[in-house]
Amino acid sequence: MLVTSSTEGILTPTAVALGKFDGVHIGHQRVIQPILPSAQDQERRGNGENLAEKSTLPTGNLTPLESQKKRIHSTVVTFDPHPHEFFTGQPRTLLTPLDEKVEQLRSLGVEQLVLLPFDKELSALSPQDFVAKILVQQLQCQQISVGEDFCFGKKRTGTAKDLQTLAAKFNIPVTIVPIQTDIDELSTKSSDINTTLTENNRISTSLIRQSLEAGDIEKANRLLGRPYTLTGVVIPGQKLGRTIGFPTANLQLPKDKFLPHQGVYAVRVVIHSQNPEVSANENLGVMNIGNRPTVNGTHFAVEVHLFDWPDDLYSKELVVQLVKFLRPEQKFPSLEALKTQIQLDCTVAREILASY
Ligand SMILES: Cc1cc2nc3c(=O)[nH]c(=O)nc-3n(C[C@H](O)[C@H](O)[C@H](O)COP(=O)(O)O)c2cc1C
Ligand SMILES: Nc1ncnc2c1ncn2[C@@H]1O[C@H](COP(=O)(O)OP(=O)(O)O)[C@@H](O)[C@H]1O
Repeated sequence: MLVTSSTEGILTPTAVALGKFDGVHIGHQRVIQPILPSAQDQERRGNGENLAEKSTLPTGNLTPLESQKKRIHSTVVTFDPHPHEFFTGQPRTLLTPLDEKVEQLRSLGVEQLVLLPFDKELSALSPQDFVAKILVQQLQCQQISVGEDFCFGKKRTGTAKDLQTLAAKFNIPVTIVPIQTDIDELSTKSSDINTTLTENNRISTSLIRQSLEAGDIEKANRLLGRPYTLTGVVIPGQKLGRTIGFPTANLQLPKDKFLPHQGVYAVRVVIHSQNPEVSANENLGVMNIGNRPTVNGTHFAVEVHLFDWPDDLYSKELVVQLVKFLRPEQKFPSLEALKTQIQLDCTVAREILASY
């Protein structure tokens, strides 16, 4: 997937999904879906167009270069830094830091990610100029998809409907995807129609952050449409874990990664092999996020103990999928007491993981 922060050198023409997409959750996935090559083809077939003339796939009569030129490239357009960070000056943690976002978008079938540098100039563009200069001139946009609550242009004055009106002047169709709600949440609450579209059940990045902060991993995972993951390289720790029979792989995470509630989790772990011939394998384990007060830990650590893993893990990349929050971190009176508790954590985690 092409990732660029410049509108020069991008593949055009484009079908664009616009938004911040932190988390790439199931609501985001619905917004992205209409611009994917498969959906574009379906749309054209529905309109009775001859796909050989304007296909997203290379066609027989054209040279590869010509067909590359003709294709409409599925493109996610987002802002970097996050507009919130630009306006407040406060660095913001993310559900999906850049590498993870790229991986998620790639797996959905998106061809390129354009990171518009969110600066004074961009934030001062009127909705009209944003459409004319960025979408039409630079991206040669042929189709747009946004969520119902999308706002754009100076002081966020442009709405999704405004985008539809402005883009229509250039014959660009805009799909406005309705706000998705968490069905499971709704089914457990009142059926009163007025309660259906509250902040509590609207699928959003903030709702996922709140769920992770509260230790409600099942809900966060449901809203994401996949498990929340922590991806990092294994770095050395204090080398105490092995002395109590629970060696732990200490993870170095991107510094802008959003962390869930401190404490102990049941996890699934994918270990990436450096050898491309060997496929990644999945392991089960327990994870602790915290300051390790029992051993007078001096810094915050994210560490994973894998069941049945005998080898060294230093320098390997682990993708840790959160399955369930087990308990908060505690200060134990001795290493022996901590060891007994970790044994219990492992038993509980094994049972939980076997049933998921
Ligand atoms: C499942 C699990 C639960 C843990 N729970 C706690 C805890 O409640 N309190 C605490 O101080 N440390 C806890 N720890 C962290 C241990 O103190 C830590 O793994 C140990 O000191 C080894 O650290 P090292 O890898 O830096 O050598 C936990 C670790 C694991 C793997
Ligand atoms: N089952 C296991 N789970 C996690 N790490 C393991 C396991 N078995 C061996 N290791 C290795 O041992 C190291 C952890 O041992 P530990 O004594 O906790 O040292 P450190 O403080 O450096 O993390 C890991 O980084 C990894 O290389």
